Amino acid sequence: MKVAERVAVIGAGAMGEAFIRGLLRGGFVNREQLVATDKSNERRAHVEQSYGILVTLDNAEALRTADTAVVAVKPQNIVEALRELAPAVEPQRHLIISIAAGVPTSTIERRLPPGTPVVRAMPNIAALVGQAATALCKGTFAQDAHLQRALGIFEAIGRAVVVGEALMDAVTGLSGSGPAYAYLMIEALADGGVAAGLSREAAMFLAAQTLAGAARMVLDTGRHPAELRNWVTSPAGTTAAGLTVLESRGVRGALMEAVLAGTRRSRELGEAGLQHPAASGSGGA
Ligand SMILES: NC(=O)C1=CN([C@@H]2O[C@H](COP(=O)(O)OP(=O)(O)OC[C@H]3O[C@@H](n4cnc5c(N)ncnc54)[C@H](O)[C@@H]3O)[C@@H](O)[C@H]2O)C=CC1
Ligand SMILES: O=C(O)[C@@H]1CCC=N1
Repeated sequence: MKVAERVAVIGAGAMGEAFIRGLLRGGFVNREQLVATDKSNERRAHVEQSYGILVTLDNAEALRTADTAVVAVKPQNIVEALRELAPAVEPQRHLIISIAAGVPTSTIERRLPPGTPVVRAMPNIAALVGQAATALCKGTFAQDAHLQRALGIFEAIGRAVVVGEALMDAVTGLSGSGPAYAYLMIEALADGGVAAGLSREAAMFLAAQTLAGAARMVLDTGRHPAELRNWVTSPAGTTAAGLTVLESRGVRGALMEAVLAGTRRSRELGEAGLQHPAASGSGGA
């Protein structure tokens, strides 16, 4: 879907930059349709030089030139960012999308003019290469048209699903943080390959392409991963030997615990004082 509007990316850190690159990369927006802000001089200079888009320190000024804002600051900075955006928000015109882990739509709505449409989303860093997995939900005042506008943006940087807001912390623990778990696995598999005699370069390529190919098969065939695993596992073969080690070391349980720990942490980030208007003074949690 084409994004035929102007998008303000508020906070051009790791995720804000992934957004900018992902949107430009697919040709879904041109440079003139993007504006970015950041508090850091270095980040502003980097984004301006790398992508040739308009960059400013002034969040309200950026929003006045845009229809949609993607707020990509840390949860600890969202109160400050919303305070800066609020004077420029026109509820009939603007859609405010937050990608902050844990922060509920109600917390965001309380800091913006009454009736402001808000969408909460959890993408992941693979936005950088147009392969993000995103889940999103709408706030109290967002209509279906706003959700469609947000979906257009997230489908430009990967694939997206709509979920109930109560599940957003679970999404954060799974697919928000998930790329980091995959990178750890790729690194460890490559280390194993090097230990077995492969060059570092060959091992890294083989490990990454193996995870990408395995994931592609799950997505394309719709088969259960256990069934696909059986296709790989020959009787008395190499895979059975490897799987025996992974199961005996509890890798399955460790991954499940990792997702649950991320889910709990997301909840904590949302609960750490952000809900209370009194916390709006200096960046909240
Ligand atoms: N890094 C990731 O893979 C993902 C991050 N997120 C969420 O995205 C948000 C950003 O995370 P990262 O990019 O990792 O953090 P980051 O620290 O790399 O980027 C945040 C940027 O916001 C800027 N900033 C702080 N206050 C600001 C303000 N008032 N106005 C404008 N800019 C301001 C900072 O200077 C920084 O460059 C977080 O809320 C996080 O939960 C969501 C999905 C994935
Ligand atoms: O680590 C974090 O808190 C953020 C949210 C999801 C991925 N990175």
